Amino acid sequence: MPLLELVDVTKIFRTPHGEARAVDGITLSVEAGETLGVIGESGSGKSTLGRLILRLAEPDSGSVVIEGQDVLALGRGELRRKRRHWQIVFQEPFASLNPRLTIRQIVEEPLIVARMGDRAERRLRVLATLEEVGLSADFMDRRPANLSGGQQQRVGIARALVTNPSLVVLDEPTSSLDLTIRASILRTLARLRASRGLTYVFISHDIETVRHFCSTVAVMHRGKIVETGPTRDVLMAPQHPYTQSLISAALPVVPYSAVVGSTNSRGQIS
Ligand SMILES: Nc1ncnc2c1ncn2[C@@H]1O[C@H](COP(=O)(O)OP(=O)(O)OP(=O)(O)O)[C@@H](O)[C@H]1O
Repeated sequence: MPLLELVDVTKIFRTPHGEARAVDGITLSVEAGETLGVIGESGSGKSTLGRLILRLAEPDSGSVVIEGQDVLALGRGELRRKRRHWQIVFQEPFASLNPRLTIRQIVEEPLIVARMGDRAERRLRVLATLEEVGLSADFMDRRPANLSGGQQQRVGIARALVTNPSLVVLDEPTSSLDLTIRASILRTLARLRASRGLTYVFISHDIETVRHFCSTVAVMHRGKIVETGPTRDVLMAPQHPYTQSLISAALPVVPYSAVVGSTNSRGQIS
């Protein structure tokens, strides 16, 4: 049984200027341990798809099943409890972190919502998760504005992982960061995937990142998946003209392997 299964999912935004079929009849499945890359140009519906998977947006039709659970059948309370298993990391770390809270409060919040552990247990868990993403205990009492972009995104990752989820949607988690920071965050995400056996849906417009990070890929164009399969096959021998044009438009800047393939320390930042 796949960990995630979408069948014929559609989301239409109705605006004064007309209808946008942001996600248009998407069917896909993701196996446990797989990293599915979702690529496509801006406006192709990637973020909407990510939100629909986690029911952060309601589809107009279709079904979403995660770990055998029909997500759209869940009531409010059930959904809140289930959320701990399915998390998201957003593109803009600073915008997604409450500036008034300390890092400790931000990372602890999902534990409180999921009613996990007492105060002491939650504190230990926050500490351990921060350490896992490469942040020392010194960060606990700081606020987002005092952190670099990369550190802020590590907090975003810790917040997503603290409840020990099985599925994580990564919505362009490194797009707002510069190249070396990007590589270091990707290394952390890859390490966590291996150590925790995570399943990722990785939304990106960067083909080179997807090539190295994702086992399978789905190419989105105008709300539809036009091509999907093992990353290597799709990117080496794209069948759909849209995929072909995406690949030829992607100019190699710095080879990903030149940045990522080097050192691999524990990534501790203090
Ligand atoms: N809340 C909304 N209201 C109206 N239209 C929306 C809304 N959210 C998204 N859309 C429209 O849906 C389409 C898909 O948007 P979406 O953000 O999912 O694409 P994307 O591929 O993630 O783009 P980007 O890479 O720029 O984030 C676009 O036409 C967008 O304008």
